Amino acid sequence: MHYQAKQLSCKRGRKTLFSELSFELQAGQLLLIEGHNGAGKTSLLKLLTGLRMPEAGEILWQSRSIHDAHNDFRSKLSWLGHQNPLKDEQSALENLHTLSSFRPRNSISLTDALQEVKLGHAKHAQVKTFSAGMKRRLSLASLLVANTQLWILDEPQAALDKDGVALYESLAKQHLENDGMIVMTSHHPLNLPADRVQRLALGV
Ligand SMILES: Nc1ncnc2c1ncn2[C@@H]1O[C@H](COP(=O)(O)OP(=O)(O)OP(=O)(O)O)[C@@H](O)[C@H]1O
Repeated sequence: MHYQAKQLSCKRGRKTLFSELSFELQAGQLLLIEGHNGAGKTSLLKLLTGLRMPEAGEILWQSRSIHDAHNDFRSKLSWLGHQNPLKDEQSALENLHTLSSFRPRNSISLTDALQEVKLGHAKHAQVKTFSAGMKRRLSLASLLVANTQLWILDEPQAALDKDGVALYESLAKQHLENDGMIVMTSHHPLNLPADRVQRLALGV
């Protein structure tokens, strides 16, 4: 597996956020994007998911442009933005069922995925009764049920308590050990084996 960005440029309004940005990621590796508020981390992730087009440069999945290989690329991708992709009026289980219907499934059951993120006790509760950290845990459960190689995650640790952060790190470690790839942003320390992590600093 191979995921690559070549010479990317991104503008928002009249401001150039970054230019000539390149990286290459192999199976089992994580790209950690760091930078101050407003540096362009979320904007970069949106380019990398294909949600926005770069001003210049290209993004390749298995040596093909993600825009040419759109269907193949989308089926390999789990994208988690700043906002949790959840419906307040639905239960945890119903939300997970909806989220899992968009992507190839892993063999883990929805109930077991909720247990993994320590939400087994709340599986029938409506999401509107959840704390911010519980919503983030539920979003993380959607990564477990999807059989996707590439996770692109905008601040996955946001709102998580200490145990939640450790839980996220263990999910990420497992995914990398299974030859998955992760691109993520963070304002927090990340406790993962250094040989699996590439760092990319924006706005320096
Ligand atoms: N729709 C928009 N139109 C114009 N400028 C925008 C728009 N969205 C974001 N920007 C600007 O682009 C810049 C980068 O925003 P972005 O959300 O990518 O930063 P970030 O590094 O993810 O920040 P944070 O750490 O606060 O999440 C900011 O200066 C922001 O004001």
